Amino acid sequence: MSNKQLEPLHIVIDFDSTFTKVEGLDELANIALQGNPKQKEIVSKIREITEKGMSGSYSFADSLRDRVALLSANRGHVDQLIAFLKGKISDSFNRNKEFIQEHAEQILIVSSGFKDFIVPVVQELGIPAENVFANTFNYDAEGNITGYDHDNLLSKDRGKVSLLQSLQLEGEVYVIGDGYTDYELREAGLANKFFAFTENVSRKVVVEKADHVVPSLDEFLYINGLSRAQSYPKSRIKVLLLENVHPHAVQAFKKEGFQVELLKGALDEAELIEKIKDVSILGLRSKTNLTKKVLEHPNAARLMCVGAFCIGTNQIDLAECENRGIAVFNAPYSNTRSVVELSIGLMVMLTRNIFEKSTRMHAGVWDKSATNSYEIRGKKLGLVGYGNIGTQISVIAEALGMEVYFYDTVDKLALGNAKKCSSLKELLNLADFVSLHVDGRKVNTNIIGKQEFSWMKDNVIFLNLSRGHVVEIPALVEAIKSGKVWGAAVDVFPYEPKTNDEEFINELRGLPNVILTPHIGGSTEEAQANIGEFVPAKLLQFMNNGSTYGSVNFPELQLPPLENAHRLLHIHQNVPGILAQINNVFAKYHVNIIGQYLKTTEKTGYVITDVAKEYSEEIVNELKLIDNTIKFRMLY
Ligand SMILES: NC(=O)c1ccc[n+]([C@@H]2O[C@H](COP(=O)([O-])OP(=O)(O)OC[C@H]3O[C@@H](n4cnc5c(N)ncnc54)[C@H](O)[C@@H]3O)[C@@H](O)[C@H]2O)c1
Ligand SMILES: O=C(O)[C@H](O)COP(=O)(O)O
Repeated sequence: MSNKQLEPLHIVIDFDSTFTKVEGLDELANIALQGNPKQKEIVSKIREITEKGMSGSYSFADSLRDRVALLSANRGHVDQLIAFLKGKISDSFNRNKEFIQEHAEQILIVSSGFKDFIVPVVQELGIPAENVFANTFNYDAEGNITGYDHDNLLSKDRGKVSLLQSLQLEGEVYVIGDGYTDYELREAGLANKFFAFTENVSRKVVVEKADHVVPSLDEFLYINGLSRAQSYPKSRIKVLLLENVHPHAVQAFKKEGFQVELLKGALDEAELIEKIKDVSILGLRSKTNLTKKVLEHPNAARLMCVGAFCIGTNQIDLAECENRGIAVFNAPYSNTRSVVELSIGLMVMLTRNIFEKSTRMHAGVWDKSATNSYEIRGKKLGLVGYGNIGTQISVIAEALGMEVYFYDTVDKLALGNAKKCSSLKELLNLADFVSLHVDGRKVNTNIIGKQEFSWMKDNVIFLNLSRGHVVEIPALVEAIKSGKVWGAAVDVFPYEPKTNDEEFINELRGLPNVILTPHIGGSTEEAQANIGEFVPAKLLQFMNNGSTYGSVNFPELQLPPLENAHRLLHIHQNVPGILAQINNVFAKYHVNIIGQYLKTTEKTGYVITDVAKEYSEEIVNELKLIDNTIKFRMLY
């Protein structure tokens, strides 16, 4: 794909907080003052002066003089700083190393920092020393920094302006920086455009003056049609995370440069329609319903993938997502263990009537008695649903001495000595404990109702940690009141409050020997941290590489990394002839195909083609125009 030529363009780039993520002088002080009891105080003083200088509220020359006076650094500290800064090059600069190396001659680093540490750092990305314009330290014979060269233009107020005037650059000049002194080049008429770089810091006074605000170098390259590492800047891609997903998830997306918004609670349909505008990646948990109405709303047009930060995906209209080329991922195992532990714990609590005993103790009642308290050992556990959770409970319950029976609609291998039942009725007839672990599909609505309770043994202990709609609540209430169910633990409800501020209203409230928990089966620090890593990894793989491995609604493809090629991803309705049409386009334009992958479901086809980087833009338009195309995107 052709890119705008850079020929008449000079790109002037600031160093501190732009080329690198940090301010060099602040970090030098940090290193030099290690072990000094006043380290914190002096470093924060230096940072304060840096900030004042950068935002234009303090004379730059004075700020430099004050900071260097506070430093107490030597050559050894500068060497340590260089090593540190090499690891602090801004992510988008590292990402676009190829561009920087290729155009190094046209890139000038203009900084009020010091060549002593800037040159070795920018050389990492191929920028030659002679393209670095910055101050230089003076050292004494022992290598201690004693000051700096006061004749250097860059040590003075409006130093960058004087320096650029002296360079007399020909052609267009674009300045990228985070500070007011960078903007001054534009103000002085020495630059055609000023790009406020906000990847590391964003200063209102600088941003307000900019021709463009660029949250990354990718954005600068994109705006100017230059070759870059990302086909579309991630800073333009919105991620909306709901229901207080773990901070790991937020970090994972931020680290990649996406725009991330995190909301604490769930959203109802109308709120989601509002918030989903321009969102490409959506993360939710069990309480936000992603319905057809939301998906077909124009606000959802940009949605590319959805992460269920939980096991269940019944809250998402998976079929409609597939129709629209939206891949959905979940975390099928990350909280399994947490649910298993809670289920076992609840069984023990219920057979010993602990909840009521504890409540009465808090009211001052001492009721020491063995009446109606039992061990779980030797009792029959009936598991409805023998999937990931059911099977783990089976193993642990056996280890505790229970006799395990299960019923599953799918033929499942019994673990240990567990016994398979051929009908739900058979299971319910024999179990002392009934625990539900079925999935939350609509077909499982009210699978436990009046009749099913009548099949259960008297004094049964009943647990539901699967999904609320699986049990008919009035039937459960009646079974508890009649004494059929002697104890119950319920973690999931047909309607659950959207946030912790909403009251929980349910007929189960106030019943004896009933433990109610607010859908926390999977809510442990461990599980949430696991999910916070697992689901973003899946979503990022899809976004960065096109892989759909682990998707719950999409043709599953695990793709090789993209190397020295462009990847064209075509999602279409699975009708005959699409692959042929795609390849006809490639043949027509003599495109060299490096790799091609295809996977279909009954409804959807997913074709990925890796091609050599040079091709005409018309190909993209033709691929998009093929009939039955659902979505098309490209990755570099
Ligand atoms: N309370 C929580 O916080 C929490 C946490 C995690 C999972 N869950 C829920 O727990 C449930 C089980 O999770 P999992 O990971 O074990 O799921 P899974 O898909 O691995 O297992 C579900 C099993 O139920 C079986 N099944 C489905 N319908 C059935 C029916 N009508 N009768 C008998 N068997 C049936 C399936 O064949 C499957 O083997 C899901 O509903 C999930 O959403 C709740
Ligand atoms: O499906 C799940 O994993 C559980 O129901 C947990 O859902 P949550 O993340 O909303 O707590």
